[in-house]
Amino acid sequence: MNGVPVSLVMFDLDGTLVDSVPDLAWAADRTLEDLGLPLVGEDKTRDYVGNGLYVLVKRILTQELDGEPDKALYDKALPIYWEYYRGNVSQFSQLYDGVQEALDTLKARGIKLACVTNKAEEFTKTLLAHLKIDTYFEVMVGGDTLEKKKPDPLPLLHIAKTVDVPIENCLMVGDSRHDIAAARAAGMRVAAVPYGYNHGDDIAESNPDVVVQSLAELPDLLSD
Ligand SMILES: O=C(O)COP(=O)(O)O
Ligand SMILES: [Mg+2]
Repeated sequence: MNGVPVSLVMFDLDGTLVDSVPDLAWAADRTLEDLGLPLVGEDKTRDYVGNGLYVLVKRILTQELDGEPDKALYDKALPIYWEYYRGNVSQFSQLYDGVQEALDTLKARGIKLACVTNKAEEFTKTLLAHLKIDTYFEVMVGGDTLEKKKPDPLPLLHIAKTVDVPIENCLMVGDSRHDIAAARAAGMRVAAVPYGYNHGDDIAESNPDVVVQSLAELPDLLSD
């Protein structure tokens, strides 16, 4: 990629490493059921993921991307959602094909790996541990770890500084326009996967440096 060697890869989590929507949608439907509201299901939830849990709860309550629910309803729903998801972060969630081999190959090559997600830190830690990939990452930054989350560049800049790798040697890998925007704002190269969650839009429209069909393609791309 562009000739400059990559020594740190930052991976987005939901929709890039892990298909987490079945659990997010399950928690959403249990919450809506408790509140006597219409269920949302996996297809709609898939389009709503990307801006962290607080925004997700607003979207599932209103079933709109820019929806703003009644404050009392939101305040009631948030802790209910939180508890359902806390107990069921990885009952259905799975690594996408190619993820395990990409992580193994990159790690064996001595490339440093990090995880940068808008998912709350508590759930991220549980999910990574349950899927047995937590030990691959030097650093993990969740949606509530710092003052700002993606599309702000802060989490990416924080990781590069913590691992002590210049921005030009970093690569962001994600599934959503928020990953691309964060990488661009950080001055970083970015690879995208087309199979994740991008509010229903084609990720190529956000102009990543490259789109890979599977993360299994990534190691070869970095050795070019
Ligand atoms: O939790 C979200 O909304 C999205 O999480 P991600 O940043 O790992 O895709
Ligand atoms: Mg994602």
